[in-house]
Amino acid sequence: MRPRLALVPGEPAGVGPELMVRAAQQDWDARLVVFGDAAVLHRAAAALSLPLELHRAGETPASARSLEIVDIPHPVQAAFGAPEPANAASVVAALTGAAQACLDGTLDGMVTGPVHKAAINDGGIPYTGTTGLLAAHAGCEVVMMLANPAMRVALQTVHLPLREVADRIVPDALERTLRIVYDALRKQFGIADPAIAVLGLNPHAGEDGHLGSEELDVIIPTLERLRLDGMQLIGPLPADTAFLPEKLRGFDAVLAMYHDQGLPVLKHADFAHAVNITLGLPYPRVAVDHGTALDLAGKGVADPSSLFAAIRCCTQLADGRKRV
Ligand SMILES: NC(=O)C1=CN([C@@H]2O[C@H](COP(=O)(O)OP(=O)(O)OC[C@H]3O[C@@H](n4cnc5c(N)ncnc54)[C@H](O)[C@@H]3O)[C@@H](O)[C@H]2O)C=CC1
Ligand SMILES: NCC(=O)COP(=O)(O)O
Repeated sequence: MRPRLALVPGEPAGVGPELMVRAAQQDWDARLVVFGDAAVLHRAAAALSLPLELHRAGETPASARSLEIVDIPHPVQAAFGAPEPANAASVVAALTGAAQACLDGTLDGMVTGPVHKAAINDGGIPYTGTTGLLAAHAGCEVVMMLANPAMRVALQTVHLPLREVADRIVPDALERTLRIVYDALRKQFGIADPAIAVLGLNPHAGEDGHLGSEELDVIIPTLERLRLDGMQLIGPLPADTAFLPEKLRGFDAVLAMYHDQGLPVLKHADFAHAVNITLGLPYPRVAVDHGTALDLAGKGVADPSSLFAAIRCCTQLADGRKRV
């Protein structure tokens, strides 16, 4: 049986809704159930001059291409490119509704479009990203990992002011992250003995303590301890050369210490086909790698490749989980 996946458009004023409409134009190896506002999807379809048929969960579809929808209306119809903080609660409700369906077992995984963090915060809801929202909702610890055909990059810290990053590089947190990444690579990605490269925090991985102490105080002792458990950990590596193609070929994943240490490299290598995977949740969640692209919304030019890659990746992860 095909896995059943939630499809959550995210910010209604961004490119999320039109990318969902593009997904509705083709067949997938999964049954897709949209958690979002039907009116917003119809408006996006009209802007792109594409057909869109929606039917409520449990109703008979009008055609084979009809998408199932759990309608979660937004209180305000936002103009393309102009997020409305008044829609913050409904944007979050769509995400948690889909997440609950995954926890209940009604659905097998979720694929999410981009969310505008500032609009959610301006709407009065503390939010640093969907990864954290889903972790709190499920009551577990998670790791963000982006992947494309060139590499996998997991993050030790994510949406944090740079000023606060060094204080968060502590042994317990690093150990928990590495264990989550290691387990996911083995169980979800089928890599028997994954090799994980761990980047230093400081230039030249701290230059033996002359350019920062986190490598000597935290990273090296943590890696030494985890190696005793059989984990194949390489590093701490200087970040400026860790991504050289000949080195990268030896790693199943790279752990970057902060968001902009790892993600620019991955997005430069292949922005279109990258996806954002949440490791550690009890169900698969895969998101697009890009943001709301407010400059493109409603113009019909946004590239759906990342969403399509996310649907394919989530389908595979959900399939694998069903087989276990
Ligand atoms: N998965 C998610 O929920 C993500 C959300 N964001 C949020 O999105 C908002 C905007 O973030 P930005 O830094 O401006 O990043 P962005 O990814 O929205 O835009 C960066 C550049 O990439 C282009 N771009 C993005 N997606 C594209 C697509 N599908 N096809 C063609 N071009 C595309 C945009 O036009 C822009 O020039 C922020 O609120 C940010 O937090 C950012 C990244 C991921
Ligand atoms: N840089 C990744 C990003 O902004 C998306 O994060 P999340 O909303 O999936 O946690």
